[in-house]
Amino acid sequence: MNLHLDAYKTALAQFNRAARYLDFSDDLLEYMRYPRREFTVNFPVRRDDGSMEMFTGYRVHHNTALGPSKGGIRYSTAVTLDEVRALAMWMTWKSALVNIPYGGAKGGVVVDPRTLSLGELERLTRRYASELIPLISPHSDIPAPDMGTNAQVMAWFMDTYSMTVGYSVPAIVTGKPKTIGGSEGRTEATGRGVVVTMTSCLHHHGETAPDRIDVAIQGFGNVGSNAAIYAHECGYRVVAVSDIDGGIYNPGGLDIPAVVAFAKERGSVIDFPRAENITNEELLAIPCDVLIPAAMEGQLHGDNAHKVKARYVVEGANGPTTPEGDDILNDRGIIVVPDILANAGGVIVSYFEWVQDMQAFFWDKSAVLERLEGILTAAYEQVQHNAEEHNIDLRTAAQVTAIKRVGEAIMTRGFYP
Ligand SMILES: NC(=O)C1=CN([C@@H]2O[C@H](COP(=O)(O)OP(=O)(O)OC[C@H]3O[C@@H](n4cnc5c(N)ncnc54)[C@H](OP(=O)(O)O)[C@@H]3O)[C@@H](O)[C@H]2O)C=CC1
Ligand SMILES: O=C(O)CCC(=O)C(=O)O
Repeated sequence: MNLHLDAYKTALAQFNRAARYLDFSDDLLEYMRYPRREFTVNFPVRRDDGSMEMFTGYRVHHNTALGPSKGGIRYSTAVTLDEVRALAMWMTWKSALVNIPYGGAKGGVVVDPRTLSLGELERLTRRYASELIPLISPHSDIPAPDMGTNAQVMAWFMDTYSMTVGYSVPAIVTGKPKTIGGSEGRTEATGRGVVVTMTSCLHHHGETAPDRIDVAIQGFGNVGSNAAIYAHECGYRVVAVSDIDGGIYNPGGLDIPAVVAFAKERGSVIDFPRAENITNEELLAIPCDVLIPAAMEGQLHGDNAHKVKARYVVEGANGPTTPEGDDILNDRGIIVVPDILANAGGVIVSYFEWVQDMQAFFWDKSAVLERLEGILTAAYEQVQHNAEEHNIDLRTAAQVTAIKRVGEAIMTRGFYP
């Protein structure tokens, strides 16, 4: 299975499912299936040993009817144009769903960042940023971190853009360090938002005692580790977590602050004391109440969705469930809280960061977190209401809501011929 070619197929299949519930013309629907712009760059980077290596990067704008395009930048050897297309399309729906004035974009470079020294990572980032200059600005396209990138990468990005235009432009990226215009709460926003939407969903089903809920999380990067930390703080029992090398399981609950410290020191959660080592495939099938896939696309599919024991799947990653996986989970009565809702906390706080940068007026952390929770809780309730009204699953309900907003904006602006 080619997960990355499949990511775009997954995005289109989800769109086609939602389209059945929309009263839009075939022409308008066809327009929304396509990315607006696709940009490919090939650029050289000097390695520490003096040699030169060529790298390929992408930036795709899916739709900009609601505002400037917004979306993260991924560094991974698995990056392809098709994957970036899918991720950009999901960004369009995500921002529309939570009512923030953005279109959708995504970028990526084909590289394993773990194979680069800090200096090489900086040179690669600065060169990629400068190659994107024709496409980005605080008014047209605003990058942010995604898999394999972080606040430091965003700082180099912001500095490269600022040096090019000749003055500081903090609003060119979000997810920056706070010392240069980053927002309170952005680092933990996505993981925290996953737990907020999980809680909304559990409460909707009358499950209000966190200590009776066992949670398993695939991926222990920005999203997975922050989801684990906040779930633990809220009193949920996190029984399993994993990274690329595999996972750990303790049915009595993991001491998450200790796992975070262990992973920081050792570079992996594997071999954490007081837990059993498991594989990523075993983690997806672990006995638990909530499964949070927070690593990458295509993890729950036609060959393993029947093994899931969780009663809820809350998607921290983008596109972790294929349409075949969705069908199996839906048939089995497993509730899936979709990515464009569950992981929208990141782009919501990115929006707050951009607003703060544009106004040069900064908010305290409690204001950020309160507004984040307010938006996510309202979005969950709206999606749940639409799902019940039309007797459809939460993913289709979320996509219908989002696509409707984008389609209406396209029609209202009148640039649809
Ligand atoms: N960062 C953000 O704000 C947002 C991210 N997302 C999505 O969340 C997901 C994770 O992103 P993020 O946390 O930022 O990325 P990170 O790079 O910070 O972390 C990714 C995590 O997934 C693990 N991983 C990578 N590949 C695999 C694999 N094949 N199987 C199991 N685990 C794997 C990594 O392991 P290791 O540490 O060993 O490399 C790491 O623990 C992505 O789908 C991203 O698009 C969605 C919304 C916002
Ligand atoms: O914070 C952002 O602007 C985008 C985050 C992102 O890439 C995502 O939600 O998938």
